Amino acid sequence: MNTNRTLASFILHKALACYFLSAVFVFGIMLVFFFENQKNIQAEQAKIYGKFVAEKLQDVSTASLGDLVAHMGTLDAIALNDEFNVGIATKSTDTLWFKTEVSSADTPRRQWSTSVSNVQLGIISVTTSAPLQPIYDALLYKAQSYLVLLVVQLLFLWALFKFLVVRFIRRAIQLLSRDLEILNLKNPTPLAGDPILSGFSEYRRILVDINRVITSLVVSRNQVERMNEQLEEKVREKTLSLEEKNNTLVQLNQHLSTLANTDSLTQVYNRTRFDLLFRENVAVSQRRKTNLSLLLIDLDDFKNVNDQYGHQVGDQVLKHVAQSLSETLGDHGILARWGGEEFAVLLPYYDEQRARGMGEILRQSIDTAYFEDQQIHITLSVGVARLGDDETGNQLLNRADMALYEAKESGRNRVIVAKSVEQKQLTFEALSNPK
Ligand SMILES: Nc1nc2c(ncn2[C@@H]2O[C@H](COP(=O)(O)OP(=O)(O)OP(=O)(O)O)[C@@H](O)[C@H]2O)c(=O)[nH]1
Repeated sequence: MNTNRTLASFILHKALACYFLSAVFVFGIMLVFFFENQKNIQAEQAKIYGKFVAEKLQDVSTASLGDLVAHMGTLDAIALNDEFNVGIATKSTDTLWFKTEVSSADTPRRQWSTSVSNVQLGIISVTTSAPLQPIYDALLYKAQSYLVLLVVQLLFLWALFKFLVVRFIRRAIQLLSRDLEILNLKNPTPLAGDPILSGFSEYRRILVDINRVITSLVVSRNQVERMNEQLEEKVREKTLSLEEKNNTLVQLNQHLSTLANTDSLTQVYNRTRFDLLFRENVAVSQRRKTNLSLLLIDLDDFKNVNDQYGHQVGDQVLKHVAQSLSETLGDHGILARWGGEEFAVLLPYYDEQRARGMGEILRQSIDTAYFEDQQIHITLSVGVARLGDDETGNQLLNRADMALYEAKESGRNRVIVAKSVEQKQLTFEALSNPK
């Protein structure tokens, strides 16, 4: 189907074709009537003419055909009127035809004649017939003129139709399509339609249908919006509940992580966490060639506290000592419970000198404090060691432990710095090579 074809031009062509066919049909019928009418008229005239000829021949006394023929020649009226075929016969002769198209011996060619009339007067019989050719000629002329008229009519109708109807239909469709184009799909409102076109039922019906679609569109959109809002509300609720669950999970996770990394009694890092931090710090220090010192702290004669005040009081003392150490240390180092009544402090970027200073500060902070209603006095022994070049974490721990041992051995409540790896080396060499 040709997509450029418009509805208006389609209607125009169909209408003209219908008009053409119906006009041809009506004209055909008219021609038939005309033909029949002409034939009747001619037959009537032929009959009258036959009578006229017969009356003229009535006076002729002779009965021979030859005489009649001779007499016929004298009849001007017959000779002049060549519209009809005239045949004369007596009882004893054949019909003699007075027309060039009909031979004297022939009977009239009925198929080409309208009708044959016979007039019998005495022994003479006059036969007349009218040829159809003039009617056919008139018919042809009529058909040709009518055809020309029809073509002119069609052209005129085409122009008129195009000007009035096609323009009108096109306008109606253009108005509808313009209304639909400017239709706000987000907030569609029913089309008002063209006031003139609204007088036509088809236009009104289309308008009603379109407006029904628009109304259902609005209803559907409202439903979708409502569903969206409900969905969003549900998603919001779900998100909130998920967020709440997530927060709970995060808190639980934090709690678990705290539990996993914190000593339950003293609330400082436990041994597991310290081991990890210790390994990390040793690795960083070795890689960056930076200082790292370790303090091992042991509460002096703690057994006496337990023995004297009971294990529970011992626990409280341990707790308070840890809190006090943590506050004093601040963010200068990492404090952990090493085990039992022992603590470890990791001091990144601290050399022996500064580490000893920090050990001393911590020792004094406990030495000057009294716990459990000012009754219990506690002292600390501290072993200090700095990570030497190419020294492992275990070696550092051993040296710090040895320093702590030395602090205990030499009277407790003191800070002892372990010999550096280099010093130990020198000592070892001196012992191996005595002078
Ligand atoms: N209350 C309590 N006591 C603990 C805890 N862990 C270890 N202890 C006690 O700490 C004491 C350690 O005793 P020792 O190893 O003899 O050392 P000390 O008495 O501190 O003596 P020195 O370390 O030589 O100065 C023991 O009595 C342990 O029961 C604990 O978590 N709570």
